[in-house]
Amino acid sequence: MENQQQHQPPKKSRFRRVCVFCGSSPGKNPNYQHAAIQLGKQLVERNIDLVYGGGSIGLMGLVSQAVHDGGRHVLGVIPKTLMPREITGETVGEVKAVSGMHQRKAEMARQADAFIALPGGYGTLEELLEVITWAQLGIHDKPVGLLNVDGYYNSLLSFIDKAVDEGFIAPAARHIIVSAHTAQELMCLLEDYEAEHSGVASKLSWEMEQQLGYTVKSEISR
Ligand SMILES: C/C(=C\CNc1ncnc2c1ncn2[C@@H]1O[C@H](COP(=O)(O)O)[C@@H](O)[C@H]1O)CO
Repeated sequence: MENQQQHQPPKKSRFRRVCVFCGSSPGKNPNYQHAAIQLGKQLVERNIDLVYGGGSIGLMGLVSQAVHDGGRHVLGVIPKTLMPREITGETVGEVKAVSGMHQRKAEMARQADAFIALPGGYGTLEELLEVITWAQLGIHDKPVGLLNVDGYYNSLLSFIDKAVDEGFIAPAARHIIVSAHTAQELMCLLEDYEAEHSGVASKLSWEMEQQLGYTVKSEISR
């Protein structure tokens, strides 16, 4: 059975590279670690490369190792300040050094065709909410998936539903987040996802914001 699965042709995907946000810690529930490995294997099975925050710590290390072991390309984007191995550990595959946390998020977003969040803490939430906000504004129309392992994100999803009920999030923008309990189910949903929201900012203004961000940074540092 194992061998039969190994010889199955890879599933075709619309994505070339997916960005994964996830805990720099492994979490207490072993199912979080299992899900990180399963997600890595799903990417491999679909011939998808990975971009992530770099390093080998926590769930970040597990998903990147699984993708690397499966023979797909792994790109870790690391701010120079987090480069020392004692902070983030060894990165498998390619490492891209950037000047800061903002540049890291912009670079990960630029490199990816879709985003997936596994369980994580503040860093993961911040990255997830930013790409959702960018989707809401129409800065990108890349799918955003939430791997809701053992209901880890139930309270976040309830909060978002409340924000819709209370008139702070448009019902159309609620559909930006695609959630599922398993990596396989999530990948299937993301493959079928079509952006429904109507953005207010164009991709052109996003490119300009990117350029402005770098210009402002270099002027500040002078
Ligand atoms: C502060 C801690 C560890 C710092 N090490 C990190 N190394 C690489 N990437 C990181 C690190 N911390 C945050 N990130 C990014 O945010 C996400 C993980 O953050 P979380 O708070 O653990 O959810 C991840 O996607 C990275 O891009 C000690 O924890």
